[in-house]
Amino acid sequence: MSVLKQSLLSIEDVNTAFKIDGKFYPAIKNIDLDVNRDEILAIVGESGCGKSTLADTIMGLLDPNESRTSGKVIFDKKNLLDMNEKILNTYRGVKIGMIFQDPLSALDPLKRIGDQVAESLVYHTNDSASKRYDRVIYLLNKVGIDHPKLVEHEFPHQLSGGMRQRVVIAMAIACEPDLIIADEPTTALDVTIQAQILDLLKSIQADNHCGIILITHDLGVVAETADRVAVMYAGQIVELGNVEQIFNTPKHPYTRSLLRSMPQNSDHGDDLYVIQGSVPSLKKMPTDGDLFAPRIPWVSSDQHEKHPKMHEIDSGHWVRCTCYQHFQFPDEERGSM
Ligand SMILES: Nc1ncnc2c1ncn2[C@@H]1O[C@H](COP(=O)(O)OP(=O)(O)OP(=O)(O)O)[C@@H](O)[C@H]1O
Repeated sequence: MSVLKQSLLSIEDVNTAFKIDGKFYPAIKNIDLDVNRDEILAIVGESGCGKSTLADTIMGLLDPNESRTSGKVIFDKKNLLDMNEKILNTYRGVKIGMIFQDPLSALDPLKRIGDQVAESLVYHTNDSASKRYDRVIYLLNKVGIDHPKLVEHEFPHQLSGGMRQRVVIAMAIACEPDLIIADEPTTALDVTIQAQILDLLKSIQADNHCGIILITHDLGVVAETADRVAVMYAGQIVELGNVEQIFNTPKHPYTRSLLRSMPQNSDHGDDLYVIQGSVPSLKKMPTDGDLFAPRIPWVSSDQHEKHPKMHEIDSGHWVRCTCYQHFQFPDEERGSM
């Protein structure tokens, strides 16, 4: 059965630049992206590609003295980028929940867990104290915390990292947001706990029919969790598609390089593929052309578009630059793959 996806959030031509030594340098460029209800959209790319900048731009978390943003982020038919702090606060933590990488920094070490989970309910609902308490216990239960009545009385340092992240998730979903932005939610956790937290996010998404933006540098996490994937490189989206398109028929050389450098994809005994070079710093970022070209120097410059655009090559599958049409890894050319 095909389900018509309903757009929750539309990011339209969004650019953000940071002030460094008195000058502004673009960190994300011309981002166009829709996030739908009932989906997990992963944003993936190496460190420094602009994933967190995009999340922070959506949520209005950047210091306006140190950054400059243009474009539109439409949510509930309103542009979040036009809102002042006061109005934005009626969205943050209410209609849009946030989960960050480090649960310790998201939690107040001096406040009991129950009070922290109840905080957004105090601000954003008229619930009585006893109703709030019931809701806190329900939420802790929902995120898989055993003995919630004991845990709500504890402090963050008394919990394991995995439990703390569950608490942060309980806080994020307290007001039943339509959208959750999770920035590297499992990076600080060990592998077994990572899988449990990803399962939890998936079940929350399915139960609450919300949309989730999942930011990660880990393609394994994407494969496990996402419905759609936006691959970011040097502040741009270079490929967008559903999880099958990205994993089964990846096109952009950057996506293919990321996939090839996954440990799971290295042949037994082979060295792991390493992408040459690194993501340029903002000050050293080229202003035009295919920004990934310097890291695939064997591809001649005439194979790249001068001003690379996104091309829809299959329904919902977009790729930047036409260089993908000719791209091969050097060992593929030799026919040894
Ligand atoms: N406040 C800031 N001032 C100046 N430059 C910044 C600021 N925040 C981020 N940057 C730069 O913007 C670029 C994108 O950074 P961002 O943190 O968004 O990338 P990321 O893909 O989320 O990486 P990571 O996974 O390491 O968080 C980087 O070059 C980074 O150094």
